Amino acid sequence: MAHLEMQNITVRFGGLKALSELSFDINAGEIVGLIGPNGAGKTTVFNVLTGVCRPVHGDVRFNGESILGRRPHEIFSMGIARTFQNIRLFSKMTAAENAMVARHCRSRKGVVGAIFKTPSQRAEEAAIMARAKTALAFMGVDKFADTAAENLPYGLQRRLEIARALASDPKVLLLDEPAAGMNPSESSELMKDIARISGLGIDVLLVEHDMKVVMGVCTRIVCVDRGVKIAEGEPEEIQKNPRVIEAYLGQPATP
Ligand SMILES: Nc1ncnc2c1ncn2[C@@H]1O[C@H](COP(=O)(O)OP(=O)(O)OP(=O)(O)O)[C@@H](O)[C@H]1O
Repeated sequence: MAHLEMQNITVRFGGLKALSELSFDINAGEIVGLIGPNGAGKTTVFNVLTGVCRPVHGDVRFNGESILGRRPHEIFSMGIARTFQNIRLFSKMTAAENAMVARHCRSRKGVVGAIFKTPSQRAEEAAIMARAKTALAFMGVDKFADTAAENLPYGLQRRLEIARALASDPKVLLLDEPAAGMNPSESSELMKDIARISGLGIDVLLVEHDMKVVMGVCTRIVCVDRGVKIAEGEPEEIQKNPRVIEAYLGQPATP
């Protein structure tokens, strides 16, 4: 059974069909790339999968269960985490605090425990801190644990965003243009990181304009154009698919 399924999803913004009957799956152990020209609907797919955007038609299933209509925080708690095209860290908070916020979604203590700091509350805080630090270490930003996010260089902020998502122990990680603004050595590190994340047993959906990253790390690629799936397959097939080339170049692949 597919881990995460988009089934015939249609999203409208007024007169515009941002997604049109779009279907694709993410199976356990996969790194799926979602590509397409600007405005193709890639971010809208993320917004549907995370409960931010409600489709007018279709279903989203996670482990066989429909998650349509669930609130974003519920979906996050179920194990679907994301990063954003434009970094969305809590800029004044430290790297560790940013990662701890994500981990709090798994907190079992209620308001009373939080106010009175019961021993079990303190123990849970320590566990949250420990998990946050492990996630920071995994992404190589643990030595900046006490640095405010806004004081980190851009490339490290991107890594911290991924660390924060990982701290929630996701089953599926949605990465929205993680290589944007990275230099070639940072993006090549990122490719290794994505493979390591997959090695943790986390399925990955990657939206990325840097084709070297997409082709280098994805096991399967879905290409959308104007909200419609135009191709799906392994990187080698996608690279030579005429419809994909046409969508990117805006002209037929053959003269
Ligand atoms: N909230 C919204 N209201 C109206 N139109 C929207 C909204 N969000 C997206 N759109 C439109 O839906 C279409 C798909 O947008 P989306 O951001 O999903 O594309 P994208 O593939 O992520 O593009 P990019 O690569 O430029 O980030 C675009 O035409 C966009 O202008």
